[in-house]
Amino acid sequence: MPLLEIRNLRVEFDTAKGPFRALDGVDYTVDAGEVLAIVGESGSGKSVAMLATMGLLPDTATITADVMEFEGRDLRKLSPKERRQVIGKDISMIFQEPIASLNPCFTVGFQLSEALKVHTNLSKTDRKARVLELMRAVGLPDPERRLNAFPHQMSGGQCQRVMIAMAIACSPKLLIADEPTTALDVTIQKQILDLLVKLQQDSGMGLIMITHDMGVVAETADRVIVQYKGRKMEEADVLSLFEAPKSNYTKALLSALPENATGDRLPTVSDFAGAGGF
Ligand SMILES: Nc1ncnc2c1ncn2[C@@H]1O[C@H](COP(=O)(O)OP(=O)(O)OP(=O)(O)O)[C@@H](O)[C@H]1O
Repeated sequence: MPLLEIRNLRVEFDTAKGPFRALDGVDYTVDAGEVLAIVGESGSGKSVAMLATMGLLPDTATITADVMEFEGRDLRKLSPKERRQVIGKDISMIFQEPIASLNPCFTVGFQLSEALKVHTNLSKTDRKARVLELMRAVGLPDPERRLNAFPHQMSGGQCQRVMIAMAIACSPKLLIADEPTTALDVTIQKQILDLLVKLQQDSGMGLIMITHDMGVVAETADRVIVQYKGRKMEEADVLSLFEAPKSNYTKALLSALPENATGDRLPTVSDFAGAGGF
């Protein structure tokens, strides 16, 4: 049984201009211990798919699916109490903007401790010990001192490490990382990706990496879903995808990588599209 199984997911938003179909019948599965990358340009529906899975879309979204299961349990039939157990504990998510995701008014130590308070019965002393353990696990130097730091006193990369610590605080079975390195300096991006992959390998959790960057896919993924305008263009293991891409859209994404440039101008994805798109 896959850890997460979603079949024929459709999401439609009610907008002022009428209904807008953001996702059109896409399947997602991920196993424990597996890294699935969902890749595609902005607007392809990557975030919407995972927010629908987490139950985090606004009321204007109509979500339908044939299957929507986590460990064989229908995510749509969970009671509010069961939902709190699964979402935020068994499945957790990190987002693109680490600084915006943290509360500026509280120290990082307090925020990490609160995350533990919601989902565990640990005493205050044990929570502090676990917070320090988590800060070490995500490579934050001098954790004792940093407990009392506010988010604005830390760099973007350090804030993302705090967010990762918060996301793994309750040992999730599945971590969804939505463009976790996009807002960071290039030099820090690789460190954060390496950290996520190390944590995933050490814990055996499933990891879904949402990205628009084929470089991130190559660094992290076992299996890849390529999305375009709310539809799945291709699904393949990472080696097959890079060595023998099947869809024209995947070929376009790969050709737009700087290392694959052949002419004096870097091609763009639209250079490969037909008159009606892909
Ligand atoms: N609340 C909403 N109401 C209406 N349309 C929405 C809403 N949220 C997302 N959309 C639309 O759904 C489409 C898919 O958005 P989504 O955020 O999933 O794209 P993405 O592939 O994750 O890209 P990005 O990397 O830019 O977030 C976009 O066209 C977006 O404008």
